[in-house]
Amino acid sequence: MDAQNSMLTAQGIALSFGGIKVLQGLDVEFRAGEVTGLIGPNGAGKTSLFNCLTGAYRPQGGSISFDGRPLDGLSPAARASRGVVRSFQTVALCPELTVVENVMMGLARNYHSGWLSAFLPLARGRREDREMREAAISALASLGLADAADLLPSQLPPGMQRLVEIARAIVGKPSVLLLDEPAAGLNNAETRDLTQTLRNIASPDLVMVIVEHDMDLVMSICDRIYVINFGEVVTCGPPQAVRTNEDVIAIYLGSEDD
Ligand SMILES: Nc1ncnc2c1ncn2[C@@H]1O[C@H](COP(=O)(O)OP(=O)(O)OP(=O)(O)O)[C@@H](O)[C@H]1O
Repeated sequence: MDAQNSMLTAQGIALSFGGIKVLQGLDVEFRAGEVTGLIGPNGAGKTSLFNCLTGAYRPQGGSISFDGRPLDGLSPAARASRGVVRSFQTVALCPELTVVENVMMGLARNYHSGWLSAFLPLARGRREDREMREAAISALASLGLADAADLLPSQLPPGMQRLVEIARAIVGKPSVLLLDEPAAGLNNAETRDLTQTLRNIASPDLVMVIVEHDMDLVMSICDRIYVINFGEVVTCGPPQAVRTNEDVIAIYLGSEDD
């Protein structure tokens, strides 16, 4: 597939709960080879948009497509099969499983019998277990975490737990990676490491979208940034243009600087 054509688009997305309009005819375009930021005040609708993109929420209006093929109506699992994966705002690792086993769960869509069979004493399960483990270790190694493979998540500091989640998201080589506040709860040093890690993950074949409140991270890593407020796009552009946009300063960055 031509990477230049890889694009996740959402057009006219309208989402409401009861009478509350959360997304109001929102248009976005996320391109492969770019890191796109999605910023805006609390409650602007950023996570809701991610939920629409992954199929967790069904918007009442609009259409979402990847590479020109509509995703509307597909379940979250079917969208994951098309390579659309996400991470969550709060660390969501399985506490009973080791780090490598958590990462293996990210491979469910790549194997016929799923990650669970890898833990069953069947011949195919054993073969898949070996392959999945190798892939998971390789993903962990790419993030400098190979030594943590057999630990439990609780034995790692928050920054490394975040990286384990990212390893789980990238192990299946996604086409679209949606990261929801990856720096939440991290200290400055951990955020710096994360920023570098995300730079390393970016590739010409990958659509990467980051929802994040840490402006240093967003400004330093993103090629383009969408600013949304009250479920509408306020502006979209390169970091410098967004940083100096008067509307953005008024609604968001201005309040950050206060
Ligand atoms: N399942 C739901 N039921 C009812 N209201 C919801 C639901 N999901 C989101 N909302 C509402 O939609 C609005 C947008 O929420 P959302 O989490 O998308 O904002 P956000 O921009 O991600 O905010 P934050 O930066 O604080 O995470 C909020 O008013 C929220 O209460």
